[in-house]
Amino acid sequence: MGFRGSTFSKPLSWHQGFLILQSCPIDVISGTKVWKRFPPRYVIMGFFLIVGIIALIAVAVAQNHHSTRNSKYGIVLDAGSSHTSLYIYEWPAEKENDTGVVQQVDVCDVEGPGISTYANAVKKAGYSLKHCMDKAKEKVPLEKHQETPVYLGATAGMRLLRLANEDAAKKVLSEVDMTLRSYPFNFQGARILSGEEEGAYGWITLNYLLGNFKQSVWPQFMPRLFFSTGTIGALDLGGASTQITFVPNQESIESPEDIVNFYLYGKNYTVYTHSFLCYGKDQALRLKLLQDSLQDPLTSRVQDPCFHQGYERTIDIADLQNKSCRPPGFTMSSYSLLQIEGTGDYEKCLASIDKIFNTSYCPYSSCSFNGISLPPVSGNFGAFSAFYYVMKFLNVTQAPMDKVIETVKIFCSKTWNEVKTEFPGIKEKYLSEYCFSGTYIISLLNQRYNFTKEKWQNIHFLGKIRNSDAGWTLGYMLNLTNMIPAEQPYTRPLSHATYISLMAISSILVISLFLIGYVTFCKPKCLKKEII
Ligand SMILES: Nc1ccn([C@@H]2O[C@H](COP(=O)(O)OP(=O)(O)OP(=O)(O)O)[C@@H](O)[C@H]2O)c(=O)n1
Ligand SMILES: [Ca+2]
Repeated sequence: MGFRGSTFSKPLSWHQGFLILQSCPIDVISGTKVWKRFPPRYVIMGFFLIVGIIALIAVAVAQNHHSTRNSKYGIVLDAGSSHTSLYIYEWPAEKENDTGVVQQVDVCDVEGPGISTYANAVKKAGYSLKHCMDKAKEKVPLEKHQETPVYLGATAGMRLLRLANEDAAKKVLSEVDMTLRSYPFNFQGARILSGEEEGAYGWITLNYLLGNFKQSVWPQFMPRLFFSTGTIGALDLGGASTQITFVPNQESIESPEDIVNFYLYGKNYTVYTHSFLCYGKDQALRLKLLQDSLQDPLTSRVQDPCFHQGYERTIDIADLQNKSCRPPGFTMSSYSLLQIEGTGDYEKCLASIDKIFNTSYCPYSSCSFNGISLPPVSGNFGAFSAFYYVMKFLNVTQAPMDKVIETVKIFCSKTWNEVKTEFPGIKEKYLSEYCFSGTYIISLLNQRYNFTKEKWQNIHFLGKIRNSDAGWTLGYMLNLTNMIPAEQPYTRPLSHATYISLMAISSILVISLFLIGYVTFCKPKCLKKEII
């Protein structure tokens, strides 16, 4: 390949060579073919741009290449009244103080009922957890087993057992403890959470996953209206208890026992939380049935508007008369079996549910029920567990309150045969109770918590947030592993990858602009013969 248009008779300095390369048109001859003439300055700029783009891609690939990240794992077992679930969480070790980095990577639902039902067969309580723990051994890399913490938190089912028979509760927990200790993980204990803890940790989980704790650096430069640094309230409906947790927009919470203070990521949160034991949906149904059976203590047959027309159920009264959950004015009945006949009537069901709440007194400026203070609900709420299961089944998770009421009304009015035909795949235990559960949720949220039609629109019924289940377990683990720092950890405004890429792009731009400027403003003539 040779150059034509200028011939060299003596060696050129690099400066002359550069001037020639960039401005004098050159015929590039390759073999006999003369390529199109064009100013080489475009060749130079094109060259730099291509190099720059390749550099960018290389940086992006290098930056985002997932080396075998140094991951950490955590395991939490949620021992609820109706079931136990095992959650496995994972996070990148180098980022553990950032918010939102912990992800749920697996969940295992334990076969059978909650551990509190094993009061008379405590060995089974521990044994029931083996299958999910064996699965966890496979899921967590072998070399991480030793360092992976395992926590078991028991909720309302065990609270009720402890109230009824403290010794049995201790035995169940010690069996569970022994089983979990036998695994190669870093076992951190099995304990019964208080209702307030259950509510507070559920609130932490929601706001952690939504990134609401991150005081982003940008708001300091941007007007607040672009960035809400508020938090979302948490509504949890279990089988034996229900929790409501939120930051009220009024300063004073009137009941000190319902206040939890958090100092997270450099910000103080004064949170209201209350847990209503016996008002999870299973126990609330029991309260209602007991209440109904008191109408006529001698008769053992009741017509129940919360069950579908044609539905019948026989209940052992001894089972209902669980010492811990009893309606106001309870008296023992003279018969042992209660026969229920469904009549399927929403309005009457709502009225019968009303009776399990005592709204006759309130020693505060505003109460939910049973004399419990409740500040006016405000802002957004995440409603999960049975709130979500029931509303999802009824297909009203996004519906306005009127539509929810209308849907429950229609569903309750269906006969039991129609319902079984329409939903063949749903467990009859769950299916038979959705009319009650839907009515109960409306009663609890609208009439007890005073979520008006407008405020109802701020309730988000959700099962997961970014693939992690909504619930107390993540918040519990974050707290016990100190992954929520009190102070806001320093975070660069830009991620490392963004920073490197921006640097690369700006350097390429600067070089290109320099070249274009140089070529444009100090345009050398074509070198005359005499220079060469
Ligand atoms: N897909 C599901 C799962 C559960 N449930 C019902 O929802 C209620 C609450 O379930 P859960 O949140 O698991 O309650 P627990 O955690 O077991 O109860 P608690 O928190 O009170 O200990 C129970 O009546 C359960 O039968 C349901 O209707 N549909
Ligand atoms: Ca629960």
